Amino acid sequence: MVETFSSVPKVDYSRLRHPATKTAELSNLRQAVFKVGFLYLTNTGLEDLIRRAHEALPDLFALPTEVKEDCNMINSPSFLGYTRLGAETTAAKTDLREQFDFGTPGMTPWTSQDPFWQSLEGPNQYPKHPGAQSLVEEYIHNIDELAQSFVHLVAECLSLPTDTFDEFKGKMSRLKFVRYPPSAPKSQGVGPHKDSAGLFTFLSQDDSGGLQVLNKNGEWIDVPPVDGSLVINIQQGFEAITGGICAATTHRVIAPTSRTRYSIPYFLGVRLDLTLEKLKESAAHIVSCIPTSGDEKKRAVDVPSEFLSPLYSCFGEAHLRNRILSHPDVGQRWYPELYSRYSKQTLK
Ligand SMILES: O=C(O)CCC(=O)C(=O)O
Ligand SMILES: [Fe+2]
Repeated sequence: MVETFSSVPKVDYSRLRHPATKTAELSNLRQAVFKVGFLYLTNTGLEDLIRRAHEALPDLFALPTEVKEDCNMINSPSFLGYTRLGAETTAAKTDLREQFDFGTPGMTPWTSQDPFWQSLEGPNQYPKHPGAQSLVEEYIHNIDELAQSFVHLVAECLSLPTDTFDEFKGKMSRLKFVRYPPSAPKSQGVGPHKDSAGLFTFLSQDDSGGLQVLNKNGEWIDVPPVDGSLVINIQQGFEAITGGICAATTHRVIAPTSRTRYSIPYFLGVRLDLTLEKLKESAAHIVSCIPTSGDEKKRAVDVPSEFLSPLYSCFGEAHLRNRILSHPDVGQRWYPELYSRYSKQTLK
């Protein structure tokens, strides 16, 4: 039987920051990134902000339909804005959730001199609701600081120089406010997927449950709510950069049956202009520097990932493909030719 996991480990951020406990906690972090690809980060100092954000979500989603539709993602070639229930697809099935997507503020708009995939980075559409924009900006600012510090700690736990991954960071990260309404038993909240937009995801879930991760024996493991924690997982960008040694783990959400689930994922962006060729070079270097067993290095050779597919010129194109297929209405409106090409391709 393959070595696998049956629960998601906890890593204490305050212990990672304290000289007396740092070494022991880095070793915990290392196990989590090697063996699971998922962890709870506790004691982040963001508990109050996370609580305030969750308190704001019911009112935002209760806005009149026309107010939400005013900022529909269909207006945005950057896939930013509101997605109504039933408009999103994962693993070829409809997801039972509605959501607002936001990006790091201050992106310069796309011009015809830019590569086509650069239009993924663009301006936000905020719902007309007092406080929505300032909450999003405050949340992104603070969680991004934590995310940058976390990436440094991950480098340290892999015995790499602290700034190893800095050159891979993207300009725009993404924040989502998500609502899963009560649905029939065993409905798909979001179908099985690996996160594709970047390096790591920092998810704050409420206390409803429903999130599950797939272990290496093909069993779905619950990720039950842990008050005040963030659930962090490896995305396909980081998997590719580490040559697959730190693998992205498949996960899903089973829709709630008798209450509403709210969640707030933050997807730390990866630079879009990274080509497969350049990536192979840098990944080979990183892999050679990570002191780990031969087995882990062997596993690294052959990881199926849209970021590693020769079908796409760079991370930006791989990410654009993912957005187009997840939001087919937006994809068809802004990228009709790419939509018809990508929807015919299967990833090997
Ligand atoms: O809502 C959640 O708890 C998880 C969402 C998720 O996996 C995603 O949007 O990528
Ligand atoms: Fe996800």
